[in-house]
Amino acid sequence: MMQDFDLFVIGAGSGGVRCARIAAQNGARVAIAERRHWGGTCVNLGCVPKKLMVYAAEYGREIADAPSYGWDVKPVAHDWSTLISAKDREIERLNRVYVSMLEKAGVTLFTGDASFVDAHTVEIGPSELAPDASVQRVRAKNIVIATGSTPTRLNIPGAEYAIVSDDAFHLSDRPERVAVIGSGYIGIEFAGIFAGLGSKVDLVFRQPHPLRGFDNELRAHLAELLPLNGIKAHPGRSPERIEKVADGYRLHLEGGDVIETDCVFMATGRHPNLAPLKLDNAGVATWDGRIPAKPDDATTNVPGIYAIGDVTDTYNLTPTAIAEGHILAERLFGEPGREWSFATTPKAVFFSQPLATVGLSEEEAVQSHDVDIYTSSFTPMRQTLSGRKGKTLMKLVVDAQSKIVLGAHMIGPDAPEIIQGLAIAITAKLTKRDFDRTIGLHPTSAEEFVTMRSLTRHVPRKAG
Ligand SMILES: Cc1cc2nc3c(=O)[nH]c(=O)nc-3n(C[C@H](O)[C@H](O)[C@H](O)COP(=O)(O)OP(=O)(O)OC[C@H]3O[C@@H](n4cnc5c(N)ncnc54)[C@H](O)[C@@H]3O)c2cc1C
Ligand SMILES: NC(=O)c1ccc[n+]([C@@H]2O[C@H](COP(=O)([O-])OP(=O)(O)OC[C@H]3O[C@@H](n4cnc5c(N)ncnc54)[C@H](O)[C@@H]3O)[C@@H](O)[C@H]2O)c1
Repeated sequence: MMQDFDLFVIGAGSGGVRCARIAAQNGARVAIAERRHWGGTCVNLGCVPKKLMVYAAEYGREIADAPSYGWDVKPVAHDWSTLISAKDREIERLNRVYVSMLEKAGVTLFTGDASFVDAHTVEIGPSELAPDASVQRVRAKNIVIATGSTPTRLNIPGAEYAIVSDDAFHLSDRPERVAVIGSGYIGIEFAGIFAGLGSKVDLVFRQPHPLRGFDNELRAHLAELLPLNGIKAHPGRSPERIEKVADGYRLHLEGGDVIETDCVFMATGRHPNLAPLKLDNAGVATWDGRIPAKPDDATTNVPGIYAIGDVTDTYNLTPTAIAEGHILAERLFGEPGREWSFATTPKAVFFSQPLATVGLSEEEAVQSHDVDIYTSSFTPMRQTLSGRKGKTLMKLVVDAQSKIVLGAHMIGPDAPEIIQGLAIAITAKLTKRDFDRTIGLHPTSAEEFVTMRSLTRHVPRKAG
């Protein structure tokens, strides 16, 4: 007899695990299938191992600066394999935590590749995590597609020589020279990691400034920090082909320049995992390579089938995937308990210096508001004795009429930690007056956000 569930979740990543757990805790009979790694991208090939590697890079800078504070530091070297094996042990521990969390919640676990037989039947077959698994079929009243996304490789000659972020976590040695293509989140974060650990890094991107979509002033400031971190930027350039040569690779750029390197790293976006799902068998519609479902609704065109997280290609962040899973599980099996503010989702890029942002950029805000801009740029106190270069930039975007703070942006040490706090203020629609009447915490960088009193500029709403 085929097993029958109230909810079947395909994909045990950030969104799927939360959805399964909350549904089970609300009394539903829940199963989940995972084909590759319990905990999904964030835990195995994303946020967590990335952040551990960012820490590794930051230690190098701290050791370099320590003598200015009196430390007698002997010459030090970084051992890549120690870092990778320590990171792998931590990821294995987290894998087990995810499995036990699901089991404790009473969720039935299937290891394998799941696909649709029809709108209420799923088949689970062998996968890389369970190559010898026999094929099983289960039925479910509700099915959630939480299959995440996968790195996109550019279709250029020699693309097969490039690595993507999945590979970067398991390189046997740290390449001495790395050429990163793309200056989105992953390009910037890994350029910082490799440069911080001692590699010579080239960063190739099509725009004049990195991190398209972020506040332009922040992007310009980040562009200034790249060379200070030992990263050679190639703005306004596109890759043409990759050539293998005796001592590495040549990355040919359109227009003629060539970068000699040991490793070409494509950080050129991600696309939803749809291929093996056999969505046609269930009649689930896709659009532009994704399943179009709203974050606070998750419905697809087929009743009883839902999509959450990266597979919808909306926010593509872990906390939003978790929120989407939680909202859906509560809606289907519990009491919809709380409101969620997707519009004020904070974002961070863990470069050194890290940058973080919440709410509207100046360019977004002037589409609908007259805005007042407050900025502050300064050398953080930690860098005074060391003389390390690279200023912190903080920025508030304020609605000139209501004085509501529409956006807060920062690049500098601890920016993600600081902006997470400010995200509450922005979500609560607090005004510049509320910021001004808040007493600072001294001496911190964060206090600048409540002491920016002089208007930097007024920008009228964009006509049309
Ligand atoms: C290098 C990197 C760094 C990142 N850093 C951050 C960060 O610092 N902060 C942040 O918020 N976000 C970060 N992200 C993004 C974050 O990891 C994703 O947004 C998040 O993991 C999405 O969760 P999800 O549940 O939608 O999908 P995933 O976590 O990708 O989970 C989907 C799961 O489904 C499984 N699966 C797919 N198809 C099937 C199938 N047919 N059958 C069974 N299982 C299947 C996959 O194996 C996977 O485990 C990063 C991503 C990357 C790549
Ligand atoms: N700190 C974080 O929260 C974090 C970290 C890493 C990843 N992520 C998530 O993962 C997603 C994927 O990250 P990503 O950096 O791969 O994607 P991205 O969309 O942020 O950046 C992709 C980059 O590739 C470039 N690119 C795309 N097509 C190209 C082409 N044909 N030629 C040259 N360049 C090209 C883009 O211009 C851009 O610079 C992010 O959007 C984000 O949602 C989040």
